[in-house]
Order: sequence, then C-alpha cells, then structure tokens
Amino acid sequence: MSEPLYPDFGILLVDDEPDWLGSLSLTLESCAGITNIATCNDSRQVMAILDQGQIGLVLLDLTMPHLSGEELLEQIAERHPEIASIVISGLNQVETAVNCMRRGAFDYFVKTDDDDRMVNGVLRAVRMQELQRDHREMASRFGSPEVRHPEAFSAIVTNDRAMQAVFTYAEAVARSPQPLLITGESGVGKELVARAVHALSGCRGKLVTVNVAGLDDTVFADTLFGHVRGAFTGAEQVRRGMVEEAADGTLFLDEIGDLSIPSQVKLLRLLQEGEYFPLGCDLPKRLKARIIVATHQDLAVKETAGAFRRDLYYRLRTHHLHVPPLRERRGDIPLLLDHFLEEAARALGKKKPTPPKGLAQFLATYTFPGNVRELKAMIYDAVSVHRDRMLSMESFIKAVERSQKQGGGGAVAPAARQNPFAGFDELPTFSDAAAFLVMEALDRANGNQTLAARLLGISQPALSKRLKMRQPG
Ligand SMILES: Nc1ncnc2c1ncn2[C@@H]1O[C@H](COP(=O)(O)OP(=O)(O)OP(=O)(O)O)[C@@H](O)[C@H]1O
Repeated sequence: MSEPLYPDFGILLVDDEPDWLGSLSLTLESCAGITNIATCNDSRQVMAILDQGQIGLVLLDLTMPHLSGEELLEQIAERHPEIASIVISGLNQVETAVNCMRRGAFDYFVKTDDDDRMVNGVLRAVRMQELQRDHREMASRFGSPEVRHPEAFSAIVTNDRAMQAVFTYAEAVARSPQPLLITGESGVGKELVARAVHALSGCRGKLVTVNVAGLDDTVFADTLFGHVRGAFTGAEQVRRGMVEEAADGTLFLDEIGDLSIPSQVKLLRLLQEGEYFPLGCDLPKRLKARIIVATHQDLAVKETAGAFRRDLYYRLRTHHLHVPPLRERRGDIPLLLDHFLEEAARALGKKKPTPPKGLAQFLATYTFPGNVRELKAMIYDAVSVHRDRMLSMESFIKAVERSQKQGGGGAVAPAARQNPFAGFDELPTFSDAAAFLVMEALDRANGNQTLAARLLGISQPALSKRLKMRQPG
C-alpha cells in the first residue's frame, strides 16, 4: 500500500529553474516530511493547475520569464483567495518583500536563507491552511447539526442534546491533522469519544492509547519515542515508541494534565516540528500520527498556576471537545441502565433482570461523581449478586450511601431551587404542604419509601414516622 501524502492538499513549487525545483522538493521532503508536492517551471501554466482545485499552497519564484511572481501573486489572490502563497526570491530587498506581502503573500524568503527558516515558514503556512479547512468544515455544519455518521458513535449510549453537539463537533474535526483536546470529568466517556474520532478520521493505522499519568520524563520519552539498542544500560533490544506504533493512525494520550513540565516540552516539540528522536538515535523520525489528548483536569487553571505550559495548552486546544458529566444529562440514566443491565447479564451469563420500579428515578437523585463508569460498576455489582427475576434496589442504595460516607460528593442532587409557591395568593398551612409533599414523593417513587425519603431529603425512619402520624386512629 502506498504511503499517504502529506499534507492533505498539494503544494505547488513554481520556478523557471528545474534544478531549484528539484532541490526544494528534496529539502521539503527530508526536513518536513512533505510529500504532496507538484512542480511547474512555466509561469503561464500556474493558474490552470490551480483551477484544478488540488493545491492549497504555492511557493513562487519572483523573477521568471512570461509572468513574474508578483503578477501571479495578484492573480492568485483574486481568483483563488483560499490558496496561500509564499515567495522565495533571489532578491534580498525589503521593498520587494513588503510589496509581495501587500499583494497577499503569506511569507517571503530569500533563496540564500537557511533551510530551517524556509521549512518552518512552509510548515506554518501548512498549519494555517489546515486550520482554515477545519474552520470551513465546521462552518458548513452550523446549519445542519445532525450527526452524519451515527454508527461511529454507536458505543456511546445517549439521547442528550449536549452529547449530540459533541458528536457533531467530533465529526467536523475528525479528519483534521491538528491535535484534539477532550476534557470532562473522570468516567464521562472521553476515551469512547476518542475512539469515535479515530474511526471517523479515515486513518488506516490503529488507535494507540498511552496513559501518561505517573510517567517520569525518561519513561515518557522512552514510551513515546522508543530507543535504539544500547541507548542506555539494559537497552538490549530496539524499542519502537508508541508514536511509531500509531503511524497513520491516532495516538491517544490520556491524563495529559498530569504530564511533567520536561515531558510537556517534548510533546510541544513533537507537535511543532513534527519529528522526534528515539533515545540514543541522532536521526529524527517523522510524526505520522494524529494526536488526541484527554484530561479530567482544568488545563486553564493549571496553566495559570504555572503547572502547564501556556504554549502547549494553546497548541492542544486548537480543537476542544468537552464531555458533560452524567449529572448534567440525567435523561441518559434510564438508557444507560437498560444498556448496562443487558451488557452485565450477557457478561455474567445471566438472564437480563427486570429493574425495580423507581430505580432510574432513584439514580437520578444521585450526583455520580464517577459518572458513567460509576453507574456501570453499580449495575454490574447489582447483577452479579442478584438471584430473582427482579433486581434488588438494595445494592444501589448501599452504593450511594457508601459514596456519601466516603465524602465522594455523592449527595442527593440539589433540586432546582425554584419557589413552588410563587404564584399562590393563599399559602397552604405547614402541615398541608408537608402532607402534599409526602404524597407527591411517594407517588413519584411508586410507593417505595426509601426512594421517597431520598427525594424529600429526610431519613426513611423520619418518613415512616410522618406516615404513621397521619394514619387515623
Ligand atoms: N455514554 C456511554 N455509553 C456506554 N458506555 C459508556 C458511556 N460513557 C462511558 N461509558 C463506559 O464508562 C467507562 C468509562 O468510560 P471512559 O473510559 O471512556 O471514560 P473517561 O472519561 O475516558 O475516563 P477517565 O478520565 O477516567 O479516563 C467505560 O467502560 C465506557 O465504556
């Protein structure tokens, strides 16, 4: 199978000297991994090539027979404003450079400049073009928020609007070579979203996941970049790094908020320069994987506190997806409950049990600090201990109480703090209001007193006492 071309769009080199075209192609390929190159040594053919629509960036010589670089610049700016142009001239004159920039050139280099400067300029222009393409793709989806490839998200059970917006955004940026940052509390499904983005990316390589939490800088470099034989004592074998494992695919770096500062520098260099050195090797290797990172931490806060590099933070959040916590999409609880009951029963070789009435409602009163992962664990626990056809409520109540005792923030979800009596001219008495409230809670809990007590924020004995007090005789 042939190697995929980089970048996605073509780069056209225009110069009347074929030797220069050849050497520039070689420099771009060897120093920047750029392979999607076309050349043209007749300035009269340039516009016809651009009209074919494959080119995103043009590198133009200034002095050519027939049409000069400056004339072409003007024509390109007028007919193909979406294409970026860089002038590479033999003239080292400020005035000419300023003129070219005025005519819409993205950058200006002199042929005697060192290769690094020119290559970095080309990479900057490539990145800008990629971002503009992403931007156009996202803008084209504003009018139609529906998900075009729902099958890519089939592992993510949800009916929530905020999650649908996550899917639409994920689809829009899935094919971008720029990094993607996924944030959200622990257990919300960030890894599942990363998998969906990989599936939609069209990359034929695999998704390689690395949890970077707790990796010291040397282990981080070794894990990502690998090493050559003899790189350090004990390095008896060559190790392919995860960056190479993920070639033509996706490298998913989880818990990025825990990365040490020296490792952040290494990651930034990888993203900026698109190349890396395996330990003990002097020859750089090219990054050929798309990078997705995830964290449950607030990187903006870490950046302000000096624990996360600002330049890396800005680079990573080029595309940013936030997965909302489960307590902000309680409508998903019944769906997830059904999904995990089925999954757990299958995994444990049991018949799918029937959930007790009011279970979904009970779960909706809980804040789930561990999000979907916590709900899943609760359901698996309950299914593993259950014997009858009907699932018991007990194990769920115990799990919630355990979490509350551990101070896991699992308190009953605060109800919307609206005043239910705001529109009343005449207020009910205390005892009438309390009686109505108890009746309503019992009704919502389908007569389950434990659940009704939770809904009311009182203990079950307190509710039972209240009910007894109201019984006549
Ligand atoms: N919407 C969902 N539908 C089905 N399963 C889900 C959903 N969300 C999460 N899960 C399941 O919950 C568990 C946690 O999900 P995942 O590992 O993707 O979360 P995460 O946000 O990456 O967590 P962490 O921050 O701890 O790495 C997994 O078993 C996953 O399959």
